Amino acid sequence: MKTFDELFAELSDKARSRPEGSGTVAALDAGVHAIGKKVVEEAAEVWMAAEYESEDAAAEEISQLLYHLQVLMLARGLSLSDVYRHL
Ligand SMILES: N=c1c2ncn([C@@H]3O[C@H](COP(=O)(O)OP(=O)(O)OP(=O)(O)O)[C@@H](O)[C@H]3O)c2ncn1[C@@H]1O[C@H](COP(=O)(O)O)[C@@H](O)[C@H]1O
Repeated sequence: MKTFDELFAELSDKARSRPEGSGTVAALDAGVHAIGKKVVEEAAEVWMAAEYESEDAAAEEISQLLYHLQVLMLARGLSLSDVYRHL
């Protein structure tokens, strides 16, 4: 189990070190347009799961949306504090 901040630190490190086989590196290479489409797809899956599926299924979809949002942040060079200052 990891927190939002811990995942962001892990993904930031992967973006820097570019390890072989990383889905995050592949997503970053695909670019903002492709990542944005994934965010929209995952958001729709969150909506459907929240409305029609179990709590655990909804939680899993939410975790995937959070992951893809973090990848989008990295692709745009945004830090956690860039986002947190708006909360
Ligand atoms: N938390 C996640 C995570 N959540 C979601 N995903 C990605 O989102 C996809 C889930 O999408 P769907 O369920 O919609 O499945 P799908 O549409 O078939 O997905 P794809 O066809 O796009 O692969 C997964 O296949 C992963 O590619 C994640 N990929 C990675 N992480 C974590 O990120 C870290 C770095 O991962 P790597 O960069 O792959 O090493 C690790 O700690 C991972 O656990």
